[in-house]
Amino acid sequence: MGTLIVDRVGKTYPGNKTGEQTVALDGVSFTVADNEFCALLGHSGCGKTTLLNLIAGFEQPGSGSITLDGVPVRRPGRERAVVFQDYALFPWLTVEGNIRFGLETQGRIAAGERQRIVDEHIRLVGLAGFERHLPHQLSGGMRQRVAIARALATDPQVLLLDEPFAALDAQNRLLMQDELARIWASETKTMLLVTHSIEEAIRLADRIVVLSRRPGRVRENIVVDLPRPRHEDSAGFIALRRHIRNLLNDEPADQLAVEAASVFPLA
Ligand SMILES: Nc1ncnc2c1ncn2[C@@H]1O[C@H](COP(=O)(O)OP(=O)(O)OP(=O)(O)O)[C@@H](O)[C@H]1O
Repeated sequence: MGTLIVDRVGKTYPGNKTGEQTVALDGVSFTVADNEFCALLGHSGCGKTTLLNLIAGFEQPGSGSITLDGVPVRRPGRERAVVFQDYALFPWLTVEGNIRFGLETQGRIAAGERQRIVDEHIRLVGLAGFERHLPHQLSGGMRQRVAIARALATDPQVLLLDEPFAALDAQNRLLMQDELARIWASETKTMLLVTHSIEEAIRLADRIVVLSRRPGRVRENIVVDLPRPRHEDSAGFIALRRHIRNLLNDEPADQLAVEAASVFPLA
């Protein structure tokens, strides 16, 4: 099981000595069904990572609640695994060692079974033959495969992915999106992907939650019923991309101007 309910979640960060508070999220509600692939989409700074951190249990919401199968999320837990943009691999551990690490922290799996799980996940992400490689001997896409395998090896109910392919070049990004689609189909996990790529969201997700600019609010909760695999030149893909672009561009520009002015203040 892995039904995630985000209910009227708000998050405000306190200001520093001179600055104002930052209202990152305001009244965000949506549900991700068991085994559903949901993408969280929005402009930079709209609160996507904040929301993912709350769901991961790294931080607490200021208001509202988050539950997984009815149980409130209050802290990190093994039923929710996170894949970060920068891979977060241990540089001194091999591919095998990195994947095994998460399992070792669980402590209750016999050594033989642990090795079987590691081998299975190395195969799942297409890294057979690279077991003894260290992270610096791998490409960015391969490192992200290790991070995905490490997260899945602990058999979480929900996989949370924070812009996992942002550091990859366009071609590798497409390749890894196909890989993730394949893995999701074979593993049937609930997945929540943070992205600012409209195309990535449409290619992968059953549901796209589009957030407004800060403070992040749900602009639209879109069910994507296009057949898979999804091709960018299909009429349905093009129409949905146009719709989401309009949604994102339709937002008041004054907020953008305020943000720009804070970064590039006028003399
Ligand atoms: N720990 C923090 N303390 C103070 N402000 C924060 C903190 N974390 C995030 N923020 C602010 O909250 C807002 C939302 O940030 P967040 O990183 O969630 O956005 P995002 O949509 O993930 O952006 P990006 O796509 O650029 O990664 C931003 O204005 C950010 O500066």
